[in-house]
Amino acid sequence: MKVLVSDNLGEIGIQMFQEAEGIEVDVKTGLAPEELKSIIGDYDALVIRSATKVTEDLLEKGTRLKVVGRAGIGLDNVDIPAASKHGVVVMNTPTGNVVTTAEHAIAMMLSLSRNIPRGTSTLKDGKWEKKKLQGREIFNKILGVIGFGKIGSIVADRARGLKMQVIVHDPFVTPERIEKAGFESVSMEELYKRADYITVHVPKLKDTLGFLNKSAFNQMKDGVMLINCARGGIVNEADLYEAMKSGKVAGAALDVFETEPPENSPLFELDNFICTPHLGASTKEAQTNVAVAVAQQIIDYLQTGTIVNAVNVPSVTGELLEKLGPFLSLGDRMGCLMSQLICGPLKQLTIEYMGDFQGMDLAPVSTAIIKGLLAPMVKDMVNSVNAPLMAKERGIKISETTSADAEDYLNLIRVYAETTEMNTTLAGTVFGKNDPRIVKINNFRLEMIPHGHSAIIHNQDKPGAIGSIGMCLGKNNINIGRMLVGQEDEGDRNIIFLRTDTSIPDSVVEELRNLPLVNTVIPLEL
Ligand SMILES: NC(=O)c1ccc[n+]([C@@H]2O[C@H](COP(=O)([O-])OP(=O)(O)OC[C@H]3O[C@@H](n4cnc5c(N)ncnc54)[C@H](O)[C@@H]3O)[C@@H](O)[C@H]2O)c1
Ligand SMILES: O=C(O)CC[C@@H](O)C(=O)O
Repeated sequence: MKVLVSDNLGEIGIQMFQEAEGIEVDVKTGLAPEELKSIIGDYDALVIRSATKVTEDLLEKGTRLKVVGRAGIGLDNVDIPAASKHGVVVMNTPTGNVVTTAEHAIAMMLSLSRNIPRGTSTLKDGKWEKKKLQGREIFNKILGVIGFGKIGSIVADRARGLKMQVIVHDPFVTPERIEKAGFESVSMEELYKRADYITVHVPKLKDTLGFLNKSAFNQMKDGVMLINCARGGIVNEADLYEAMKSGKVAGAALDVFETEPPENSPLFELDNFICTPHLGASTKEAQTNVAVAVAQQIIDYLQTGTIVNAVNVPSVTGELLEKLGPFLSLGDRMGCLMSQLICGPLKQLTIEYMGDFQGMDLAPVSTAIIKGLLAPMVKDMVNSVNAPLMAKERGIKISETTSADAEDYLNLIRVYAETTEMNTTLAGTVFGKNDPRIVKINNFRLEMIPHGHSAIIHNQDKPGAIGSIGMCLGKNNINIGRMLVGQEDEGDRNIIFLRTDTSIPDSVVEELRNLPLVNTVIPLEL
């Protein structure tokens, strides 16, 4: 088996590969994409950090490739759907660098407050700018932490040690959990209004891309200081520049950029802007942790087939996978659908296995449901190993029951989710050997193939409602592949399930929502 290490990996990881039986390792860093493409066909495994781009093109050339291992967390540089399509397992090492990155955010905050980078550079230039470089204390100041995951929660804890007042915003973590950890849970608006410092620790998602922008800065306290050690693009750099020029933002520290490396950023002109070249995870300790973890995971996979910390396949052995495969896929899709139907932080998830599951270990199916549920919130951070732990960390209570009665089906999985705002139930089954279906959403019976584009619409049960929905989609060139209409048990509302050939763009969703007889539209991507 041949392993290619294409980015800088801690020496200990290379040694582990060299010592592993039946494994050869090559280290070739800094290759141009074309060079990498020309050699990838010789390798069974690829080890990367953030520099190598694992694109569909590269995966196509990697005809022997079985696994890509990321020494670190973020997988923005890996085309995961393409890897799944090519049967390549993608693994990361989700915990090895979290302390180091949290410490970097704290270091950035202190450096900003005390002008340490400018003090260093001016002094080295022969200037003694003591008066100009007066700083500010962080003692008793309010730190707003956006994202209370692995890194955000460590930052909050360290800031508490520095006697700051910490307020936290994370819509996917229950306020009880944040309060139990000793912090105040606040809305985004309140965090903007109250924080003297804001540090962001969320993944880069559709919803978080550019979310610290002009409108966010306008809501912040005058003289706020910002820190981004998460991902480039979460802070809109052009808007940040304007906010710093106007004095609204008194200082900013970025470790990550919209484009890396950034070219001629106007932010570089500003004295109160400090930065590091994506150094969040760059300590000896963190690089040792992630190098050991990724090397061990890849060696285990190549030697025994064991899958750990994979983001695109469940961690189960071959024999079990054969039996449970269709249920794993159904569970993952049910979780993903549930995450799109609920709103508000999730408190309780109840999974009921009904009917013909006798003698099966269903834990991997529950994990697949939880992974499917968390993935839209935390992206590639969740995998089939860490999903239950992640749910626990978010204060989500999980319970499982089994019973013999599966209503009219041979087997039925029912998932019941309770958030702070609503309760939602889904039921799914596997027809034949490998044909997963969602058969119930709340009281609405349907038969939905859990893949592709669809939408759920609540509308008033009046003439013209369905016609207007069809017209709107037709006008926007969206073909309806399937439509099911049901009446709610009580009231005068219909529920419509639509399957479409293409996804429904946001503008068309808005158009549908504005139709006179339409109450709600939930677009779904599975
Ligand atoms: N600078 C670096 O070198 C470096 C190193 C490691 C990780 N990172 C990045 O740090 C970030 C956080 O990593 P982590 O391990 O703590 O992830 P995590 O998954 O443990 O936590 C992310 C948190 O963000 C929350 N979240 C999602 N959307 C949100 C929103 N709209 N508003 C508020 N909260 C939201 C999630 O609920 C979750 O609790 C990631 O972007 C990761 O890629 C950067
Ligand atoms: O490899 C790095 O240095 C960056 C790591 C970090 O961004 C991550 O996502 O783990």
